[in-house]
Amino acid sequence: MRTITHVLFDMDGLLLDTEKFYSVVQEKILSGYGKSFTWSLKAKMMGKRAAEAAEIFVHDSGLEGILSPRDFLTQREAMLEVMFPESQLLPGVERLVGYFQSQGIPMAIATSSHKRNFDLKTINHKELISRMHHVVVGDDPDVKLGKPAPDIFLVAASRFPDPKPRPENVLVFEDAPTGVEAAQNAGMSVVMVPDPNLDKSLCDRADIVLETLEDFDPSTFGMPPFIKN
Ligand SMILES: O=P(O)(O)OC[C@@H](O)CO
Ligand SMILES: [Mg+2]
Repeated sequence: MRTITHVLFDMDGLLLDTEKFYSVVQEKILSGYGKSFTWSLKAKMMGKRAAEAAEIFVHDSGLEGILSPRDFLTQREAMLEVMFPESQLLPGVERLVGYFQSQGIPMAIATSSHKRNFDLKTINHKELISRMHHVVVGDDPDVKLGKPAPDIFLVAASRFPDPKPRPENVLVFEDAPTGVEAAQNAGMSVVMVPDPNLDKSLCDRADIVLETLEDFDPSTFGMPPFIKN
């Protein structure tokens, strides 16, 4: 069994309940063209950086030549920026972050979200962010390729203080197939907490798949149990 010495958290859909904002807004934009937003399209977009997600949205919705990826993002951001400050923590986040902190396991966030949106989403979650050693955002200059490339997780692992973790000693928590793939490409272990609407065939690569972070059992990775409070 691999010894876990460091933890990396994805953010949207894993720490914060923000994927629903993306869905509502993308549904609204598509309805303007008489089209509907599907979970199969959502599954391809989630976890990706904005520019890549926009290309997929326009292409798969058959809107090429009608709606440019840039105009899509302009419309999407305008609607999302008022929603993001309302972001709520997902169930189990506080307990899990508190547990890793009590175990002296350093944590960081690795999110495809750009810095501007990260700041909007976390404006009311300063305490959570303060428990992270660092945050790597999607527009970080050192992140050359977005998820499913391993870049963002490798960059996040490299920013911990010495002794830096080897990938096999890092545990990643993710909600998206793209993110799970990125973690595995980085050589890291990964726990997936998928949205229940996600096609189950897209949730079979992770080391562990949970319905909620509340179901995480530290002993799965050789760590002490949660203290019963
Ligand atoms: O899940 P993260 O990497 O935080 O980014 C999500 C964002 O790309 C929207 O799906
Ligand atoms: Mg996510």
